[in-house]
Amino acid sequence: MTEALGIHRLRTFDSAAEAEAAVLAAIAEALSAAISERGQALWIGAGGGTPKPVYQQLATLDLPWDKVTLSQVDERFVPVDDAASNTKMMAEAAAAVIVKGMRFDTLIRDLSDAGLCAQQAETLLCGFNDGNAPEFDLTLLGMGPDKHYASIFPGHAINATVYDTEALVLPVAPASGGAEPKLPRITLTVKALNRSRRIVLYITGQEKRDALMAAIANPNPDTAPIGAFLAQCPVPVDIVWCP
Ligand SMILES: O=C1O[C@H](COP(=O)(O)O)[C@@H](O)[C@H](O)[C@H]1O
Repeated sequence: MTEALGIHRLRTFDSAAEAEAAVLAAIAEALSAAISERGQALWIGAGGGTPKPVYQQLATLDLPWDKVTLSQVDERFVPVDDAASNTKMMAEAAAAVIVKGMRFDTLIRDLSDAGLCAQQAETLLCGFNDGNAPEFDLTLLGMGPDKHYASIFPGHAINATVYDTEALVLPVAPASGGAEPKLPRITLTVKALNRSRRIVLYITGQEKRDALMAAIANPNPDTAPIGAFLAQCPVPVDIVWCP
């Protein structure tokens, strides 16, 4: 079933296997088109648990993986072998296509200072476009039940600047009082995410669907970051959901 949500669409699947197949098909289409048109493909992916099975199934796609580069939507500011690291999850889950030649670049460039790391990650991403802001052939986005996307959390000071900043990557300070995020993080900004030719938002479970619908109905950046992102996003977002 497909529902229109303004310029965006919500596709509902009965099972995770079907939803993952839909996400994989979107990845294959975006990366193939980029390779045909520009000889290479650049995409960025979410961390967390939801997209892991998608990364694990990338090797089922018949693509020239040596022409593909994957980087990240966001990252926890931890060593890349830490259990909380999105890099660790992605590198392990996508190992079969990394072996086939896909380049995987973590946003973690320097662990001494998150601000410096964000600047270095921005330089890395601009390196894919001759030093200019990159264009992503595909962004695979996720969302938390608290309505956060990338590392842009409700109630966080970053919401006051992340929609207007010219920066492409920002450090995210941990929240106080036990709120999320508990760890310092690095996140792509709205300006960076908007520079995607195609965006897939993959979410699962009734709690996240309800949170998404509430966020779309009241897209306040401070209480419902994903709603604020969708409200301003110039790219039609393909939202894939299963129970
Ligand atoms: O912290 C994060 O959470 C979100 C959602 O993760 P999930 O485990 O609920 O799928 C993820 O999109 C983001 O990249 C990650 O850093």
